[in-house]
Formats: sequence, structure tokens, C-alpha cells
Amino acid sequence: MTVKKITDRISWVGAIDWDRRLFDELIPLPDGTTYNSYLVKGNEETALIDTVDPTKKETLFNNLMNAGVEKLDYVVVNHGEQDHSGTLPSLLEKYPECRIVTNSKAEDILTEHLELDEARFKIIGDKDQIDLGGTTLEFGLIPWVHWPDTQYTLAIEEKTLFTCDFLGHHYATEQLFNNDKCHYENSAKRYFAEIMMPFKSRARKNLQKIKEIEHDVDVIAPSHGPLHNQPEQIIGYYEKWTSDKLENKVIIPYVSMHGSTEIMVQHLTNALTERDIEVKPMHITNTDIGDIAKELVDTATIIIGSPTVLGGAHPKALYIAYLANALKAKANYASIIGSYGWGSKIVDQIADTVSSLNLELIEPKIIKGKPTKKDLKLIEEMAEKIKEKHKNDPKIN
Ligand SMILES: Cc1cc2nc3c(=O)[nH]c(=O)nc-3n(C[C@H](O)[C@H](O)[C@H](O)COP(=O)(O)O)c2cc1C
Repeated sequence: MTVKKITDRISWVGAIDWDRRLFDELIPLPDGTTYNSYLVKGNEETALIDTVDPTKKETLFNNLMNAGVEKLDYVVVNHGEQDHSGTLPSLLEKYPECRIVTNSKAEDILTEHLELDEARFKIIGDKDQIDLGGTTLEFGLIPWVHWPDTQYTLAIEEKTLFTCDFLGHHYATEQLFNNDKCHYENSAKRYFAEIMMPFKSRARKNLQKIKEIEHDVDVIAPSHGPLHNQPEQIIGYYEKWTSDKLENKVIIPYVSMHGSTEIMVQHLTNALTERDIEVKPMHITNTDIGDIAKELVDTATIIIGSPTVLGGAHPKALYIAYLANALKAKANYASIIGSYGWGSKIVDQIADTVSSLNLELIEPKIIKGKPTKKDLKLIEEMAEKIKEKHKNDPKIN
């Protein structure tokens, strides 16, 4: 691991976690991740912007040693979650003169979670500045992306904006900057879906605040993944993802124990394709839930496919409905297809689970046993109904 120079006065001193495959015991990380920590030097003082996950603290300390840091004046905490702040107790022990610079919401979270001494804090508010000697740090409060405590830090003269989780993505690489546009759009969208989509109106507002910063910004430096040296690119993506625009697209997360639901899914997939609608059947058992989350950013319709199990939906189908609801999927329409043997409450159960989404429910098709030709005709009717809805909806491209 090495120290990587970003500008004359800023270096990356974080850690790469190539092997991490799950975040928050929930989010799959197919590409690992990084914990970005940045060293900012002034003529008189030195600051560290965020730390790293505690499992990587030795990497951070080695990097600080390699960067020749003997005295650290400030550690700026842009967000109190432990993957950025968990190394603080050890850091404060190692650098006894170091003060924590953060907002009052983050202070509350940090003192509760990490038992830090309140005397070590320097609390900042919106637009407050710290002069390190020719290098000025300016802070901006951008709450709820994705905790109530989030803020940005701008190194004014260096034209570098540190946004912590906001505008980040999980992608382990030695490259300092994004240079694989295709892969990067994919991982940034997936990250947006999993972390930021539940707060999309706050994300949009905070994006606007960042766009209105009165100083030049050449580099956006988030706390996960490579940095953005073309800030307009990630800002453009977030403008799209936080808008209410949707694609002419249907996703069908489904599960089927004995094949009946699957026949319906295949038939619906074909019927939608024939009607020029993009469709993605996603077998829940075999699909990374991050991929499903990513589709929820712009898919216009969600169809959940499930057999009946113990009176209700299959637990895996119910989990996806729960996830769509929790992540605040942007879709305008939903329906349910599936099969039962003798009696089913799938529809009520799934509809209840997605009740906080503003969805129009297209009439579900729950059939007894294996679908007949007549049943499959009903599936074609569903495809036709979806086509009509999409065609007449001004929010759908
Ligand atoms: C473990 C298990 C529990 C089931 N519970 C119910 C039930 O409570 N009500 C019902 O109508 N059918 C129930 N069934 C029957 C299935 O819903 C039915 O066979 C259906 O056609 C399966 O669809 P699939 O082929 O897509 O898996 C159950 C089946 C299994 C294997």
C-alpha cells in the first residue's frame, strides 16, 4: 500500500479491501471496496480527512508514517459510520494533540458509538473554515446522505471536495481516478441504489448545494472507490438517478419451487419483449441483490413472481418486496404473478409489504397449479396493460 499524491498538498493514505464481499452484513461487494482517507497539509498544520475501517488501521498508520506525519492537528469526520471513524480511538491515542473536527450531529454519534472524549472535539457549522496555513478547509452540512450527520469538506486552494459516502462507490482498485467509465457507472449506480436511493430527495437537494459551491472543484474525492476528476460526470448521473424519470423497463424478481411460476415469468418476458419493453427476469436465488437494487433506480414496473408457501409468498420473494419498499424504489407500477395449490394470500401480503411506495397495482395473476393456455392468455393481457401504462406515463422515457 502506498501514499498517492492527488495535488501538491493532498495525498490519499487510505486502504484497499480487495477481499471484502459483504457490507453491513447485507450488501454484496462483487468488486471489494476502498476506505479513502486523505492527508491535507498546510504551511502550519496538517489534517486527516476521515479514517479507515478499523480492520485496516495498521495500513493507515503505515501510510501516515510513510508520508512523514509526526504531528496531526486535526482529523475531520465527514460521517460517523464506523468504516470511516472506527479507527479514531487508536488515531487519537497515537496523535495526542489531534482534535476531531466535525458537526454536532456527528459528534453525538461518535461519542455514543466510540466513547470519545468530548474535549477532543472542535464543532463546525455550515461554511465554517479552518486555515491550515495557505490551505483552507471549508465545511458544508449535507445531512441524510445517508445518515443525519453527513457533511462535506472542501480544500479550497486545492480545488478538492471530500464528500465521504455521497457520490462514492464500492470498487477496489489501485487506480486513483475513475478510468473505466462503463464499470464505474455500474458500480456507482448500484451504490446509489443501496445507500442513497432511500434519501433521494435529500440527495438531490445536497447535490444542488454542491453544484452551488462558490469555489472551483476539480476533483471529487469520496470515501469509497476511485476519485472523480471529471466531477460533472458523477453529478450528471446523480441528477438522473435522483429525478423521477423512469425507463420503459420491467423487472421480474421471482422464485419458483416446481416450475409453475417460472413458466409464467418466461411467458411474460416474451410478451413484454414483443411489445418493445425492456425486461429483466431475475431469479432471486441466483441473483446478487445489489443487481436487483440497481434496477430499482429506473425501472418503471416491478413484477414479483412467487409460489404460495405456508399461505403466503415465498420468503425470498417477500424479502425482495421488503427491500424495494425499504430502498424506496422509484417504480410507478407493480404486479404479482405466481401459483398456489389450494389457497393463497400472496397478493395481500406483498401489497402490504410495498405499501409505502406510491405504486399503481396492475391486476395480479395468481393461478392454481401449472398454468394452462388460458392462464397464459391472462399473462399476455398483463403485458398489454403494462405497455399502455408505460406509453401514457410522461415520466417514462
Ligand atoms: C413447502 C410448501 C408449502 C406450500 N404451501 C402452500 C400453501 O400454503 N397454500 C397453497 O395454496 N399452496 C401451497 N403449496 C403449493 C405450491 O404453492 C404449489 O405447488 C405451486 O404450484 C408451486 O409453484 P411453483 O411451481 O412456482 O413452485 C406449498 C408447496 C410447498 C412445497
